[in-house]
Amino acid sequence: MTDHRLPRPTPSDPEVSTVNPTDTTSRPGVSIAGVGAQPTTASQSEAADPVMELSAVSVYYGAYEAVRDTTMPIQEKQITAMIGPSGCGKSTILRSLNRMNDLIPGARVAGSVSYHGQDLYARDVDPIEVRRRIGMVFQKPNPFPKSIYDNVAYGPRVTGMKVSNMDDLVEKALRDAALWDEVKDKLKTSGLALSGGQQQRLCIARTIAVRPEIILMDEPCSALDPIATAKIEDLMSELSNDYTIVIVTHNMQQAARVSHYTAFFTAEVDEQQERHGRLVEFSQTGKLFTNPADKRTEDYITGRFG
Ligand SMILES: Nc1ncnc2c1ncn2[C@@H]1O[C@H](COP(=O)(O)OP(=O)(O)OP(=O)(O)O)[C@@H](O)[C@H]1O
Repeated sequence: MTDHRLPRPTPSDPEVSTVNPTDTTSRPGVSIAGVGAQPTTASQSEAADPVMELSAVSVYYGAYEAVRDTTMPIQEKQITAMIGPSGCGKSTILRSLNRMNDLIPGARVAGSVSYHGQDLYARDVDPIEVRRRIGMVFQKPNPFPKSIYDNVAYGPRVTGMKVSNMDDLVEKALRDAALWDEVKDKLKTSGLALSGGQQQRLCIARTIAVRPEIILMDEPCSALDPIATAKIEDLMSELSNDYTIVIVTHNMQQAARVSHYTAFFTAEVDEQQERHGRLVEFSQTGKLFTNPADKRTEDYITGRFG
């Protein structure tokens, strides 16, 4: 069985002081030996276990509480969509899943985010290793100004992954991202010379290349045309055989088409007229779209607000 635990420094490591599993303060830059958690081969039926769990997660930017009290699971090898009106905190919650918020000055995560039962924000967890296990694809395709080959090889090289044959790794990542056939004869061409949809699939290949277990996608199709969008949606479904995917989307049809679970967020206004994102409802996608439990969800999916 694959060991999914994020490696911890050993007690004999001189850099290690005491380990307090309940401490949720972040300590960027603590180095841990990288042991890759490979996608397992468990069948979809075995896969209905949460690989991550958010429990009472609130995210602050300085004193401002952007999202309040979010509790939800992320099911293994399933696609979870986050939907809701602008500013309700979808991207903020997404970033809390791989500690990308650590990179925003003043951002703070309260509550608990666990990965295979381990606190992602514990002092001894290296955020760099977290982001390798839990990769991210952004709204705007952002290939490096490098060749297609080097875009994919970049992650394995900088993370010091042991790779017996880099050509094979690059080919596999490009195949898995459904891009190989389109680029196999021009691997030395700049990634920036590709179309927007191809660039986004290159970014997915770059993410896959470091063998993550979870892929976070923040509106990955919003800059793409309908044909390129359909290709990415097909790719997501294909990837969910091997990876857990969490996607933020403004497009309800997209959430309904591709996801297994959906989380609907909204923004509430408090007495001080301040807006705070709130998770309203989390359930299987079919249920949320056909038989929502909350009136606010129903109003949103039927277009009555948002
Ligand atoms: N870096 C930041 N600094 C301060 N406030 C921020 C920052 N990022 C987001 N916010 C605020 O947090 C709240 C939630 O923003 P977030 O981007 O997570 O919402 P969203 O639902 O993803 O929105 P959208 O659908 O428009 O992308 C908003 O009020 C936003 O202004």
